[in-house]
Amino acid sequence: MEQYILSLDQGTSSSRAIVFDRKGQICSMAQREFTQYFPKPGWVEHNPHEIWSSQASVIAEAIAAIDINGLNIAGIGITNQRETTIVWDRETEEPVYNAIVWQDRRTSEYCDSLKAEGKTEWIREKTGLIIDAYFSATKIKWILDNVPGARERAEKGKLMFGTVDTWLIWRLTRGEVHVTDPSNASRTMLFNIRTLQWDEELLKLFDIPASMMPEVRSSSEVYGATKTTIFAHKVPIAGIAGDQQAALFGQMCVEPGSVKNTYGTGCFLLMNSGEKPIASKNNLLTTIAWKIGDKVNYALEGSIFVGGSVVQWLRDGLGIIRSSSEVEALASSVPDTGGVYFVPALTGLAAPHWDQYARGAISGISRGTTAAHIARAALEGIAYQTLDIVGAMQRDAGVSLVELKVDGGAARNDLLMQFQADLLATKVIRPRVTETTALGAAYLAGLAVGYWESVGEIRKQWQAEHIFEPAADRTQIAKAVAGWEDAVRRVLREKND
Ligand SMILES: Nc1ncnc2c1ncn2[C@@H]1O[C@H](COP(=O)(O)OP(=O)(O)O)[C@@H](O)[C@H]1O
Ligand SMILES: O=P(O)(O)OC[C@H](O)CO
Repeated sequence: MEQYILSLDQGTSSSRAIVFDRKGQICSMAQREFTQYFPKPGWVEHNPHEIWSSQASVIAEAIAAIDINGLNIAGIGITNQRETTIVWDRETEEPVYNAIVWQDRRTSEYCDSLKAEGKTEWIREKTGLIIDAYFSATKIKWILDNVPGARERAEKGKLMFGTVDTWLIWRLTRGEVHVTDPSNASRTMLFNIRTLQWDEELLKLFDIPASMMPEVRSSSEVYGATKTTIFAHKVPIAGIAGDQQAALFGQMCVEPGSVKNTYGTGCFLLMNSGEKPIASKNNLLTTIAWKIGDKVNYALEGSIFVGGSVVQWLRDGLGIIRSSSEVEALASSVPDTGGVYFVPALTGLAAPHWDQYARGAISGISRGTTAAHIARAALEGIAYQTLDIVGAMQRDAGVSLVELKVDGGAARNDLLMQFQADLLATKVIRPRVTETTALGAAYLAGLAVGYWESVGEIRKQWQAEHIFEPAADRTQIAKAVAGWEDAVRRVLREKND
């Protein structure tokens, strides 16, 4: 009987299920968007039941599409939007509040107070993270402090916490398995990336009972078997990784120094830093890439909050395109931006500035400016932000970028990819399989159940689809970059106040 690996990719805007074969090729795929809730400015929530039901329905669709069942699935890999926080009742399985999404800024002021108390270096040393509302810890605290009765129930051991991986596995196993992996744990601001345990001092600081926390297992092992009715047979759940780390694995960036950038809703550039964490001096995050067996692999990460979502804003906010894919033709209809810069700080600026209160700006507008110039400046803004991250990473790691592997929805945009190569003066390489996030989780699961023997075996599967070579004049690029730096300076609130 033919065997496959099923990968579940639970992203910020959609849930995907992809069936891979032994060659790492996509055999079937189903995707479903779900509702985004914005109850107040800066707040972003998802309904945990909808996360589960959208995921469950795409699983059923993907396996039905190629007429297979649970017996054909050797293992399931899970990858997910990271940091997003769910708290639920141990007995009833009912979430006590909506999922608070990574983009949610409601705890910004509390984060300011932690910085004012001088906690920045202490937290960075333990977790590799910079104090920001982005991470799970302040979101869990907010739920316990604001949902009536939640803190009392948590203290009695009645509530559980999970990032989205943990929630999906809890649902898939019908409440039997409460686990996560170090790549997800390292995004909570509660996990000590050196001792590889939940940190008691951090749990105390954020007032979070240890009984809520999932067990942290490796990224590639059998955690349990499915008990849902989606599969008539039990299927082992065998791999977990946060989506950006899964993409690093799916791109086969397994050697120290290898780098990928994922252009999705946000952009996340990760460099494999091997078995030792590199402490960033340039405001990048130190994070865990994965743990396989007892070996932990670390990464340096530059997180950009607004990437492809600036294109969604051109569509939904400005109405100058009807679909994201139209942006390329519009931007290509002009030879350059005509001096326009678009700093897409729509939800603050993350690395390397970490300014929670910065907001977006379009500058350099003249009488001749058209929608096409703005569209082109929006795409270029994504690439300039990536340039800033690469600069910080090169200074941290003391090495120059040799090539950049890319993936994610906006990496389909050739104009953006060519501009990225021109800006970085380095090759930008797009792989044949661009669903690298799902592929990474499939690989982690497949390695655990012996579907693939070794990393060496799967490495051979990676193939380039297109290589963008840098071609632009360096003097012109230097001038353009100086203009970008000036535009960024104008939106930084902390420096302007
Ligand atoms: N041709 C394109 N050019 C630029 N951006 C695009 C293009 N196609 C899709 N996008 C953007 O890519 C994002 C979706 O990418 P995806 O990797 O599916 O994201 P996520 O995993 O965050 O849900 C959207 O923000 C969309 O606007
Ligand atoms: O859902 P994505 O692909 O936008 O990824 C979100 C990141 O994991 C947030 O840290």
